Amino acid sequence: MPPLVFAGECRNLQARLAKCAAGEAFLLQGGDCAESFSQFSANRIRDAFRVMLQMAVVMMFGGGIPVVKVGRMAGQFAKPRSADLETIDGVALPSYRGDIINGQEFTAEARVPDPNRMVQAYNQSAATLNLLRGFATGGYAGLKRVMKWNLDFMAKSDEGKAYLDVAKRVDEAIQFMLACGLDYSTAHMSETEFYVSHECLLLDYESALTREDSTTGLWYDCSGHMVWCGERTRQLDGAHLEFLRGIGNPIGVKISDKMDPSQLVSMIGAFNPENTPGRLAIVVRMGADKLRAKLPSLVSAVQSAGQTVTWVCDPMHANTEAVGRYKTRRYDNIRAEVEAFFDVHEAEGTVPGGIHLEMTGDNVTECLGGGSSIAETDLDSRYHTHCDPRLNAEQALEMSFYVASRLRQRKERIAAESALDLTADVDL
Ligand SMILES: O=C[C@H](O)[C@H](O)COP(=O)(O)O
Ligand SMILES: C=C(OP(=O)(O)O)C(=O)O
Ligand SMILES: [Mn+2]
Repeated sequence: MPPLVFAGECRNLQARLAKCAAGEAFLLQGGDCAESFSQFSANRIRDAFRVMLQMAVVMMFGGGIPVVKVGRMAGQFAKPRSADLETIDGVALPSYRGDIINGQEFTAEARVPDPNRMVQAYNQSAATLNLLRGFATGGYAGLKRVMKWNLDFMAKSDEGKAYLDVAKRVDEAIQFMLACGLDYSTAHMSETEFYVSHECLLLDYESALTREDSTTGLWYDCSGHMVWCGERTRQLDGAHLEFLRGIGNPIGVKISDKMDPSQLVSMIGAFNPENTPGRLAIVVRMGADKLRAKLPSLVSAVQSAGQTVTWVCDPMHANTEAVGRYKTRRYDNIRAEVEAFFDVHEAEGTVPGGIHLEMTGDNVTECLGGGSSIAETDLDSRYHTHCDPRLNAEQALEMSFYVASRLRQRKERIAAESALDLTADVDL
């Protein structure tokens, strides 16, 4: 099968991620926990894309820096599980491992791994990426349409209204720039860059799509622009690290509070021996309290070792809890982890480079709280995820307003510090 992405695109993303590492851009990575065959539709892809555009506008306008958009899309099918078996009413079956491996239905037949699923996942990824490319470059994502991206069901919500306020201001700024002679036909105004990523878990699939790039002679995993190593498969002597260190794509590694500073430094050295900026994102997922306790020593060890990484916050995976038969997450805990992430980087003088969210453009009821106050009794109504609970469009947009406020604070603090430096010069 042909590759899904081209190596040059992976290098462009790596350059963008290097900007995120330096604090000159910010990564927004988001999408389903698990893409599925049954929920595959053009409208769902459009709505996920659209809410990411909205979030990016909020963060760019509020935070004043470019936002690099990377979907957990077009390949996010394989799931690592905590337990090999799932037991319901005394019946134990092999766990669901994502649509690329077996089926979610609780039957013995569905849970048998089927390699043909890899072909279906490839085809769905190709179709998804094709549509995303169309949206990104065909006019849909042009900034003139900023007012039109609000999702219908959001029109009456607080977040939807807050978005429209921002969008109006962006629109006014564009009208002003057009009056000044800005050329709307440039790619900056009429197109956007959108990349795709997924967890590099199923090595049979990933290696089948790994090809030698004829222009550089390097190997690229052409199943997506960026791939990451999960918390459960990041052993220094493991197959996943061995595979990932051989490919040229930008990569991520998830780390929980189990990671210690010297192990992190060795791992970064193994993944990125040349210390190339943008090559490696460290995706931190430990929960607000543990993050406040553990991240400072991790960040300072990496600093002392002179290693450049893009620090990314995944506020989802350490905040999962069970409510009845549902896995859920509380918006307040998610937000608290993002807050802790920004606070620690501020205290350490390091760069918060991005955020990694499980989210959807749909109006689901999977995570609790947020402005729309999803309650435990609401979980039953629209709980559609195949694996972990996602922020719905409104909760995701709400999070982007919080991130924007922190990016703005950071920018203002840096500007104030350099103004002080200037004053010091004048005094001299
Ligand atoms: O998304 C990721 C993992 O598959 C998930 O968090 C693990 O969930 P589990 O503990 O239900 O296996
Ligand atoms: C499994 C995931 O994350 P982690 O490896 O951090 O648990 C995930 O991102 O869906
Ligand atoms: Mn997940």
